[in-house]
Amino acid sequence: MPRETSDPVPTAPVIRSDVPGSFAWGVFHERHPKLVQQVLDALPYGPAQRAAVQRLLVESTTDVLEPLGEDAPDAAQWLEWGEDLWGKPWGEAPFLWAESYFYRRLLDAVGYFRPGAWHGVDPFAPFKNAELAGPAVDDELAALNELDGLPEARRAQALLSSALWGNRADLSFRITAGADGQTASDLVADDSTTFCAELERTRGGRVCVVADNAGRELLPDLVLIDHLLTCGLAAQVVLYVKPQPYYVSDATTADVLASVERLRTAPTRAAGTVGERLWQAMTNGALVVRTHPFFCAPLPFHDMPADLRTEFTGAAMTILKGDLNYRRLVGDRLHPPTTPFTETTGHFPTPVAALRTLKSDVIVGFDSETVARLDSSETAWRTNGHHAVIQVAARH
Ligand SMILES: O=P(O)(O)OC[C@@]1(O)O[C@H](CO)[C@@H](O)[C@@H]1O
Repeated sequence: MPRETSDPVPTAPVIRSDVPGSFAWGVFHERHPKLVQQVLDALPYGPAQRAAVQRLLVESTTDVLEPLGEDAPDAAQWLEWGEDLWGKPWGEAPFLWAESYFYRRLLDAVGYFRPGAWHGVDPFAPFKNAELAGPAVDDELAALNELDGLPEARRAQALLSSALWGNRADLSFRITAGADGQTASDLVADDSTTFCAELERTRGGRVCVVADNAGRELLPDLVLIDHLLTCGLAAQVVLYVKPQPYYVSDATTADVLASVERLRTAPTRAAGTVGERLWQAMTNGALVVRTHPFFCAPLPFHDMPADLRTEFTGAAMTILKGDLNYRRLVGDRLHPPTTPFTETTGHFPTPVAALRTLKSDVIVGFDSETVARLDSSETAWRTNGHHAVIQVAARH
């Protein structure tokens, strides 16, 4: 893939999943088998689908990469994406590439793209629906009443924080998250002041939000979007979602509609008002929901196609939610943690803000004292979801 910009060629090693005991290895050998079983327990897939899913599990942990069948609508695109990888063991592909392909093959195995009864049925819908309908969401929506009357800046901080920590509510992450139940919330890099200053400086511009997970992450994202529109920080918000189910929880248009409806029909006034405003914003174009095939591509955002780059260009800021988007933004590499965030994001066509709980090995933008403190904690701080960052690369 030709390099789009003249930024320095990254030298940090690309993360792969062939190191036994590594986080990436554990995702394939521990997380995916549990995830697959939950998917098969949650929907009455038939024998052929179940057999295909089990074959995928075996192939992805012991065998080589096989391309999609020619009948797949995106077969040619994946052939191109994998031109140097087909026939190699899954572990020798970049972790980002391999896991993205795992989710594409899971959709293939359950018939998501094939004409027939299961066409378009989201295999993760039972998990998403249960989370959205759950009592935790009732409590979170009710809490919105407490924000009424807060000064704009204080309200913005509260909504930014809820959007940030909403990223912990990630169903694939929770499959192997520790049973310790502790919900430590350690913000280890905090550019929130810069975030708010940048939005103020560009007040009235277009803000892009690259969504991550549905449910308890998308709801606070939508409330934050309503805030940006209502107080005029953004004249328009473009919310990018996935074109198909992905990484268990990732939000699709259907999930946006379900979340807006969950807000609109909430029994509490503040949530209902936000839901109604979001509905109106979608109908009058202040809030635009979009997608693009590249949001399910196995590549870093550095390699985004020109048409998507053009879409982003001119936005005042792009807010990228979650761990996977972070990995794609900075590059899924073992960067030295003190690598400046701005050094890894210069390729992006707009100023960026990353709101991410740490759930994988990629880290940039930390000071050495923070790294030393976290390392001395002798915990899996890079992947346990207890720590988060708000990192901003401002002017372009
Ligand atoms: O993007 P999200 O939802 O915040 O996290 C995605 C994730 O759960 O999947 C990958 C491993 O399976 C990791 O990047 C991360 O843990």
